[in-house]
Amino acid sequence: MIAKLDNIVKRYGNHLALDCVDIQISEGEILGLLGPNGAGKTTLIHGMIGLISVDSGEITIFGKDLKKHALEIKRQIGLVTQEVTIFEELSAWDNLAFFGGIYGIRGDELKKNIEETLEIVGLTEYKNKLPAKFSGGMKRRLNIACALVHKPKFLVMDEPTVGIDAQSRNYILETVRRLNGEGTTVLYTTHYIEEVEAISSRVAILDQGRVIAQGTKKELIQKIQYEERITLQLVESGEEVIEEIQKLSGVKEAYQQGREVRIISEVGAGNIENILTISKKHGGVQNINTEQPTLEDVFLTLTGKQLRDGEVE
Ligand SMILES: Nc1ncnc2c1ncn2[C@@H]1O[C@H](COP(=O)(O)OP(=O)(O)OP(=O)(O)O)[C@@H](O)[C@H]1O
Repeated sequence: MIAKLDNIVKRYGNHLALDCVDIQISEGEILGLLGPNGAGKTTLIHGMIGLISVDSGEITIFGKDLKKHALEIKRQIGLVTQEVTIFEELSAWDNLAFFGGIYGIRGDELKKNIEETLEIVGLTEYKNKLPAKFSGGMKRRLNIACALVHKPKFLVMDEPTVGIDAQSRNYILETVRRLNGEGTTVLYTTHYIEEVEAISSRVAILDQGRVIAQGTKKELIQKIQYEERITLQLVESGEEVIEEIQKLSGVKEAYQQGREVRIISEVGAGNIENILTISKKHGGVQNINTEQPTLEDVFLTLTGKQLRDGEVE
């Protein structure tokens, strides 16, 4: 286990920013922490790595109590901050030398780490350039590099793609995947559902300071999947088929829409096979489709709100 948070509570005055949060992160995974603006993601991250104190609860990182082993733990963590925290007046190389130096890395080891890190984020050819001239995406990549130069085994990323173009975003996601493939455990916070879908091995959904669900994408979907939506295209007219389908146990609705028959059925009722059997009796099926819920549906079902680009509707 890389990180284990038990019952974490954090208040800012009267505002309950973290409300009894339990989170586990296993070695080798990418945990996607998904939540809208103000959900408490940054507070959770900063509490987890000891940048702010929490009011109560237990935080164990690398199997050790954070309070007792803070320095030793922090040495092995990389934090990619939400705000870009690079020095614009220092070259990319000097930025990395500065951050590597903070972790006590010197000499040949520092040089080797800087070279490898520049390569990982695709900035080798810009190593002597000042970030003031960089695009937003390049600054974000250098910001990530600063958190990687000491080779942390646990990388914590706080919304690392905010405000950048799609190409840079993809590059960053690809970099996270690659680092994870090489053994780095990652906590990736975002309010973009598609990012979580793209890279996470597990997802935790945070809303108003509470973890409302945690698991693999499949597990989260199973939590909300009480019904399945089936769409049929029949060879012949659908009236008799619909009448028979409506009589099947577990079918909630069956109706014609345009050239399609739409069916809503309870999960586990085994109705796909029954529907195919009925359709075959009446001329056969051209096409059958079942719709799977998405993480967006999970968020909507669990919070009653839609999450789009960080805005809650
Ligand atoms: N230092 C602070 N003092 C008072 N309130 C704070 C402080 N930091 C955060 N908050 C409040 O706590 C809540 C959680 O904030 P936090 O920044 O952790 O959320 P977030 O999910 O990271 O949001 P965002 O995506 O906007 O960064 C918000 O309501 C915020 O206004």
